[in-house]
Amino acid sequence: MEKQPRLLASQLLLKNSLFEVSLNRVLLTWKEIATKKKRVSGGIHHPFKVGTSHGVSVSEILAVRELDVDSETKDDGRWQKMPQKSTEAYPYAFTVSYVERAWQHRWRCSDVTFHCLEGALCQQWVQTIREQLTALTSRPKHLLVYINPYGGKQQGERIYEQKVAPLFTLASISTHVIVTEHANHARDHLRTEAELKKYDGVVCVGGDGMFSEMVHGLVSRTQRDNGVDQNSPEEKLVPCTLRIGIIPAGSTDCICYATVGINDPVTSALHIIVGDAQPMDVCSVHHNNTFLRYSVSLLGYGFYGDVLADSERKRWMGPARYDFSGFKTFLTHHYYEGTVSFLPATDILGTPRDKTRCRAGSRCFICQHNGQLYSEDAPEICETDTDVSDSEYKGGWRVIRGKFLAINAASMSCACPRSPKGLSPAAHLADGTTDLILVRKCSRFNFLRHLLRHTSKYDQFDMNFVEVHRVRRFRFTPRYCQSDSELDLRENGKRLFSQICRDHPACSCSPAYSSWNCDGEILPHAAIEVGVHCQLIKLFARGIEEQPVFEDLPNPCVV
Ligand SMILES: Nc1ncnc2c1ncn2[C@@H]1O[C@H](COP(=O)(O)OP(=O)(O)OP(=O)(O)O)[C@@H](O)[C@H]1O
Repeated sequence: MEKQPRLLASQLLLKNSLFEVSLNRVLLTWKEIATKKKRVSGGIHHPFKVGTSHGVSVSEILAVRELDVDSETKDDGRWQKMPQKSTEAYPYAFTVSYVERAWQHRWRCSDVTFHCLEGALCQQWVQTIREQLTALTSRPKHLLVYINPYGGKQQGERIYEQKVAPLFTLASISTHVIVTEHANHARDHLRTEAELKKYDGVVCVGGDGMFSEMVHGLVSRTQRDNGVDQNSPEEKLVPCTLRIGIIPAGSTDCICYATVGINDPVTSALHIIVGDAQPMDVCSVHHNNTFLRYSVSLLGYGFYGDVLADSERKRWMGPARYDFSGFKTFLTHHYYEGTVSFLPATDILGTPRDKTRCRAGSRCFICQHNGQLYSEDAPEICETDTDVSDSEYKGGWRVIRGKFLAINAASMSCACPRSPKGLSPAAHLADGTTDLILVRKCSRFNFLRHLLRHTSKYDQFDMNFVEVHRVRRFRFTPRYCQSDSELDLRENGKRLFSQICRDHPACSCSPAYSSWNCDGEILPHAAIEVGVHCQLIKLFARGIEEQPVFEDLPNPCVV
């Protein structure tokens, strides 16, 4: 790494020991040069620590402030008794707040206080560090915050006020806070009224449903402002410039897990403050040239659609409804006939079966490489032929007809506490593709084996009735056309008593249609067309920080 010129270096007192403190554009370091008593801080480890040398990256410094030593209190309101010796000999002090990594991807705000002999030196340190922080242009200064007071355990407002707002104040971020009054309040406000030019980002306090509102509001607004017609499935959408932050306060926080690695409000707030940026793909879902919804995680027809549709009717059961409906749907074992057509992503790095994981996504080599290809509009030609009788190629599109228990499209791994690997463990957040998983009709026992593999180390795709393809677009057409009246009935939430079983008139078999589960929302339309829009949005996140395994890549990924 290029050696950075020093901006400042002084001998300062820290907890009764003398330290050589040094600052350059990248790092603030402090190294003990004389101690009366050795102290080792336990528990949380420091970001960089070589012997008695400590360091913090300037990009992870949250704030710096002068300390009023005499008043024995810090300006963030927390009391701190100053050691007698320090205040006498070193009467001036400043505190640096920075990010410290804790357990399981958690981040915490830590403070270190240095004491100086002279007031001028103390001010010089504060001013120089502040100048470095001001130079970090990716940090937000003004945020628009939406709080869902009814998400999860209805703690959204408390979580924001107690855990997040003090950190934003510490980092001098100004906020405009809106507590939502009804469903889709945030989406509609973002789409129409919000004065977006005033802000550097938007933040939601809630679960995946709130995040989906932010995506719909922001993407729709961006297309409208740029004159793009969302109803055209072929239209290339304009990426959103504002980043979205998620403060997790819902019952499902899957997007937060996938992009930060943990659903912890303080960690998410710190990622926002340091100005992280994680690009993310968004799928657009259309029916008959009409835009239906955007999806960022899972689109599931058959099993996952049926589980959601059934669980919605059992909301009174609370979270237990998912287990109940899952078990019931498994027992009913319905399959659905139809045709899946898809455009394989042929020219990219990575496959759904490799060992590579999307880690620290904004710097993920696969996301970077494939994102670059997408922006260059690489041609999608697939010349190969196939001898499988129910599968064929048409103009680069592959067409598969069959009876399916489940058709799932995972745009990210969809890992969550219940399924730590996720539906597609090797899916990437920002590579411009989605993993299309087709589970054909099989015995209940085999389907159970497949489902159980999501929770074990075994490969859930290594079964002859399961196939997985990394695709850029796909369509599904059920075997029988859905009439407008059926759609109306489903859209209006009424039960379809007369299931249409045209090839089994006795009606003791599978219904003709399932619903699509679109990121936890039901789409009543069976026939849909889906396109992936590469890196359409950006989050205040950096992906999961872990050393990835790069067995299948030609070059190691720099993370
Ligand atoms: N003030 C409000 N009143 C009622 N519903 C709201 C309000 N604000 C937002 N919503 C809706 O509540 C739904 C659930 O919110 P959220 O995702 O924050 O919590 P959640 O507990 O994780 O929900 P779920 O588990 O149902 O996804 C969202 O779809 C959102 O549209």
